[in-house]
Amino acid sequence: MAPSLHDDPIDDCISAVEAPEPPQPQMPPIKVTVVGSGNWGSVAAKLIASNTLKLASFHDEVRMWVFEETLPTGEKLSEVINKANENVKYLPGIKLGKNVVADPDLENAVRDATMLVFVTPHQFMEGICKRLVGKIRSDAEAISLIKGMEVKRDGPCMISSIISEHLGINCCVLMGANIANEIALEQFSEATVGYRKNKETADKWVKLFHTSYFMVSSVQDVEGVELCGTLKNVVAIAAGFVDGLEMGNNTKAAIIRIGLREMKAFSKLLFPSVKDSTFFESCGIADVITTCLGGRNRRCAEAFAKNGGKRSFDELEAEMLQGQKLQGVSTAKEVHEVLSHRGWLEHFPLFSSVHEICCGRLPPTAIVVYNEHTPDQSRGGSRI
Ligand SMILES: NC(=O)c1ccc[n+]([C@@H]2O[C@H](COP(=O)([O-])OP(=O)(O)OC[C@H]3O[C@@H](n4cnc5c(N)ncnc54)[C@H](O)[C@@H]3O)[C@@H](O)[C@H]2O)c1
Ligand SMILES: O=P(O)(O)OC[C@H](O)CO
Repeated sequence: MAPSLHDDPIDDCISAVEAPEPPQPQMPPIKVTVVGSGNWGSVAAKLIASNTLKLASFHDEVRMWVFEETLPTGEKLSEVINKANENVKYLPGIKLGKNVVADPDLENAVRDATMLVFVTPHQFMEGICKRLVGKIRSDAEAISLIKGMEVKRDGPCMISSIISEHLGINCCVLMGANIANEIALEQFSEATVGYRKNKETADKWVKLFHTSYFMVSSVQDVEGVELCGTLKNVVAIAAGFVDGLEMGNNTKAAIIRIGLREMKAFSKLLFPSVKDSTFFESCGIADVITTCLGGRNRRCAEAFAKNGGKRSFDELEAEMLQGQKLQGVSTAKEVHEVLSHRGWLEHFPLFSSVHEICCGRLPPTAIVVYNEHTPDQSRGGSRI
């Protein structure tokens, strides 16, 4: 049993219970499908599959939809996953559990599921949702593990809302300090489920994900949790620039602090219901820290700054991530669109300069601007 690191008595989180559940003979076992099979998608399937074997209320088998591709060997990725019980491209060296079944047919993968776990890079979700209209069970529930958002003509749209609106189902979110490769090795970490109204549904998701090394709690704040997961990727890009420029730990800590402050301000401006306490959950401060230390966004941004911005993020992503996808660069663009449309740019200098640097309008050094006379410095102005 992992130590309880979650000891705040006044917030509305719950700690998941690991005790075996009582038998529930009347109900047919719940079928779970994971929509996505990248780096985190594969780890999510592994976590879930270890629990469905133990919990009587769930069907053992976990379907995992695979965006099919042909490997250099000429074999289909989904076939190799089913043969080797391993996602050789996106999570090599890790057994997923024999009850994980890779399925390249999206419709078939979701047909019988009443719990749908969405975990693809965010730019693909709207297309996937459109394909799923009318193809899922009407009593299905969803959860999004996707860190990102879309910007529409009417304003920003969170991925959980895209899922809910297209499919007409409730959608919770799960975010946290969760570098997939570390969880794949069963190193202890925490995560936060965000739910809207129904705590019973949140409890079901907690039960599905929680293991001795993956400690899940829940908060009634979907937007807060999802915006934390989304916006921290922009802060990670800033931290990568600082690393690429070899500016040191104090500067990186300043970026983390300023970034967290802009995350909170942006979230509350968009959704006044967002709770301060959410920023102290795993989805908040903990995710900002881990992503600024060890994430893919940080790594690619470091390389970008080291090259003086001369190699594009697309080029670096393709070379360094081998098919995995960055979310921070497009999120910075989406956030910038919201800020400029609403006239908020000057209040979010870190977010806006990340975008300007990513698209080459500013040099990487612009991530810190020294200004002795910044009037609101004592209140935490975002320029250093
Ligand atoms: N990897 C992590 O450590 C991690 C941790 C927590 C959250 N997340 C978040 O989870 C989400 C998914 O990340 P990931 O790491 O599983 O993916 P990934 O970065 O490994 O992306 C690769 C996946 O995208 C798929 N893909 C490529 N083109 C596609 C298309 N046209 N349509 C549909 N799918 C396509 C690939 O088949 C592969 O499954 C992201 O929002 C990410 O921010 C990732
Ligand atoms: O590798 P990144 O930068 O996509 O971040 C991974 C996770 O979101 C960290 O929680």
